[in-house]
Parts: sequence; structure tokens; C-alpha cells
Amino acid sequence: MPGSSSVDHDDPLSRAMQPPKDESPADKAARMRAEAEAVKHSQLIDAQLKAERAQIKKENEKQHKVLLVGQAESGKTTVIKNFQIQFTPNAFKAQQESWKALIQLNLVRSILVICEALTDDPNDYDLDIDNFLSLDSSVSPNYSIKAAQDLLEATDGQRRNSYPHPGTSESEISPVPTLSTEHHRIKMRLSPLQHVQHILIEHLACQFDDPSLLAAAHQFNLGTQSTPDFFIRSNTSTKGLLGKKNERTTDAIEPHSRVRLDLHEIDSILEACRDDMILLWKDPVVREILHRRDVRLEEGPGNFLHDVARITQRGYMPSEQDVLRSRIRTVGVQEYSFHLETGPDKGREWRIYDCGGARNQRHAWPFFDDCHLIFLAPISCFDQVLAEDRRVNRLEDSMQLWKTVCSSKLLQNSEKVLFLNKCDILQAKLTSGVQFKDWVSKYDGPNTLDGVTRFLKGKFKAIQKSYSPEPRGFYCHLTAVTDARSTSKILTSVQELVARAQLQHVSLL
Ligand SMILES: Nc1nc2c(ncn2[C@@H]2O[C@H](COP(=O)(O)OP(=O)(O)OP(=O)(O)O)[C@@H](O)[C@H]2O)c(=O)[nH]1
Ligand SMILES: [Mg+2]
Repeated sequence: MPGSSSVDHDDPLSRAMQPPKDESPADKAARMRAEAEAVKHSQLIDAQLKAERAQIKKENEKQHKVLLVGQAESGKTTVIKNFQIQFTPNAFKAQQESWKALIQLNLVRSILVICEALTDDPNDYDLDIDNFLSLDSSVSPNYSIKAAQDLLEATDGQRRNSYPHPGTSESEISPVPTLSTEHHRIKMRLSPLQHVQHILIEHLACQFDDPSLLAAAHQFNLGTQSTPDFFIRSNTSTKGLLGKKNERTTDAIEPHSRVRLDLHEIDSILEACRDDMILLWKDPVVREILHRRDVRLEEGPGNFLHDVARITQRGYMPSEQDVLRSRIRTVGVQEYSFHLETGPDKGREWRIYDCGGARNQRHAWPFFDDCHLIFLAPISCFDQVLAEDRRVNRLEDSMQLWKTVCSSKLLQNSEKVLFLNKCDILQAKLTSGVQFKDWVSKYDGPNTLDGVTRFLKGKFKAIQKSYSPEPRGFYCHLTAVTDARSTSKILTSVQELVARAQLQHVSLL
């Protein structure tokens, strides 16, 4: 009965809720009805909240969110390709041929970089590149308008990202070899590749359904000696190559009428240039000049110079390995949704966020409290600097980034899996005689993959231990993510870890 023994007379709220002393039977009945109504309403809200929570729990059980982070060129997008190869192989196979244009573009760009480096006057070469790197419309003669500069960047990752090796200055020892008439002839014969580059960019802009990129392709000055970079934008609603979320079903945008997107024409030009491309890359004078000018194409991204004969063959179809080795820079954050086609988790959705890793991209990294993280540190880059800031060593930058990620409060409950990546390049570099201790003075172990990776693993582990707000497990893999087979095993173990963590997260909801 209202107003009976359960009322606390000292509590003002209870007193206020008391029915009036002179309440009539009709008023009382009305009040009782209103109270019953309120209780019903409140129960309804409770039931709705419960249902919503159950729905979220169900969704979360079905979906795994994973964030890929790491500096530029660390291998994040390559991990996405591995995901697709392993978990949605049918989708990957269906799109395999569409990577051809990007692979051709990667090859053409490498050849154009070589041609650009082949100048008898080193001052010409340096002047060009410095202007180009400044990306300032007032000093760069290579682009007609600013928009093109914003969209297209120099392919200088391979050229300007290394320190001069301590103690040697070969340019002081002997002069750079001079080019013969035949070298100049080869360069001339390869000049149609500028045109090929333009058409391929335009084709890819259509494939990626990005009008701004297409516009940039048109603004690109065909006469330039420099080569533009190519990238995926976060706002690109691409029909794209990797099964991105929010796929549009519209047809690709119309290409500019001035340049026909005739990929057969590309095949013919590449076939015609094949022998000259092979000659150029094999030529010892060319190699010497590249070496002197610190153009390191071999360890750079998207290098297909050893595969010219294969790639320029009629009917060339990219292999899985070619796709993994191809390079396209990510700008912003790309969201991918994979519904697993095989395995015990068949049907489950993996939502993966691929973040652009260059310094000016990192502010946009979407840290969520319910996602897990794969962090890529390319450890072969111990003797290189960031393309975007040549004062910063790439290995130090990776460690700094790892520190930031480990310290994040938002990510304190996320599992973090560290990929010490590009172990294949590291191995080749150490074998070729580059001394790790020349670059990392604290290291006094053997110049072997085992010694160096053990040392680096210890460093990354210590950072995690010191900076994590909560103690976390240290999950570290030595990877070469261009190798699908070894990466597949690692991704399976990541999958298990994430599934376990997800289960715990869901049970806390
Ligand atoms: N040899 C070798 N190449 C690798 C490895 N991982 C990545 N690459 C290559 O390095 C290049 C850059 O890889 P991406 O996956 O595009 O790098 P990213 O981290 O997505 O770079 P951004 O998009 O600029 O942030 C590509 O050409 C890859 O094929 C590796 O372990 N070994
Ligand atoms: Mg990327």
C-alpha cells in the first residue's frame, strides 16, 4: 500500500512521493493506473536496452576488428592482400588480373627513375630532385598546377631514403662513369614509357573510381622526367582491387577522351621496349651510376626490374607473388570487410582498417577500444631515413611509434601483434656485408638475422613492458609478408588470438 510502512520519512524524495492525505478514491485509482503505466514503460525500456545489448554482443561475436598500423612502406596493405589470399581466396582470384596495370606501372616507374638518374651532369640530377621533393609549385617545373602536386608525389622512397654510409664517399674516390651514345639511344627509345605511365595512371584512376586522381592524371605533364607516385585515397569509393567495404556498383568513371585507355596498346609498347629495359637494368655502367647516386631500386617497393621479360610477355597474368610485391601508397584510412570463405570461422566478418603510415597520415589513425592491432615494423630499414623527414632513421621511427601505440589508454585492452617485417630484405642486406652495428651502436652481437632479430625483439618487448598502462602479452612474429605461405601460418595464429580476445571482450559486455 502506498504511504505505508516502507516510507522513509526522513527522505525528502520519499516524502514528496507520498499521496496527498486527503486523496479521494477516484484520484487514488487514477494515480495507481498512472504508476502501473510508468512501471510498464520502464520495463519496456529495460527490455529494449537488453535487446540492443544482446544485438551488439551478437554483432561483436560475429565481427573482428583489426587495425593495421606502422610507418609508410612497412607492409600494411600487403597484409591486407594476404588476408584476402588466405580468407577470401575466391574474391582474390576473381580480381587477380586487375592488378596487372599496377604492376606494369610499378615497372615503368622504376625504368623512368633509372632514365632520370642517367644524366652526365650530376648537378642536373640533384637540382631536379630537390625541386621535385620540395613540392612547391613555384620551384617545380614538372607539374602544371598545384592540384597535381598534391596528388602526385615523387617516387623517392628508393632514392633519397638512405644515409650516406659512414666512412665512405666513393664519389670522392673516382668520377661517376660517363654515358655512351648507346645509353642515350636506349633512353630515347624508352621515352614512350612516359606515355604508358600516363595511360596506366588514368586506367587505374578509373579502376579506383577516383575523379580527383583522374584529374591529376590529366594535369600530369607528359614531358616531365620525374615520375609520380600513385595511391589509394581514404575517400575513394573504389571498385578497387581488395574488396573494400562500401563498394559501389556503378560503372567506372569515363576516361578522358584525349587518351584512350587501350591496354592492348600498353602491352605492345611494353613488348617493344622489353629488350631496352633489360639492357638498361643489366648494364654495369647504369648500375654504377645508380649506386653512386644512391638510387636503391632493388630493395625499394614495387620492384619488378628482374621480371621484365615475364611481365612484358603477351598474355601476362600476375601471380600471387606479383600482387604481393606491387606497391600502391595508402592515404587516409581504408576500411575492408572480409567475410571468411573457408575454415571453422566461415562466414565471420573481419573488418580491417588499413592506415596510411606516412607522418602526415598518422593523426587520422582510428583507435577504438574494441579493436585489435597488427603493428608492422620494417626492420630491414635500419640504415634508411623516412622519405618525409630525412633527419629521422626509420628503425627509430618504428620504435617511437610502437611506444605511442603501447602507451595509448584507448588501446590498453587491445591485443597488439608485432610483425618485425621485411626479414627477407634484412637477411639479404646482412649477407651482402652491411653491418648492423655500424648503424645501431648499442649492438655488439653477430651480423646475422638471428642475432639482429633477437636484439630487436628484446627492444620492442622492453618498450611494451615499460609503456603499457596494463600488462599485456607480447606477441611478436618475424615476417616477410610478401611470402604468402609463411604469412598464412602467422595470420592463422593472429586469428586465434583475436578470436580469444574477442570472446573475453564480449563476455565483459
Ligand atoms: N621484400 C619484401 N617486400 C615487402 C615486405 N613487406 C612489404 N613489402 C613491399 O613493400 C612495399 C610497401 O608495402 P605496403 O604494404 O604498400 O606498405 P604500407 O605499410 O601499406 O605503406 P603505406 O600505404 O605508405 O602506409 C610493397 O611493394 C610490398 O610488396 C616484405 O616483408 N619483404
Ligand atoms: Mg598501404
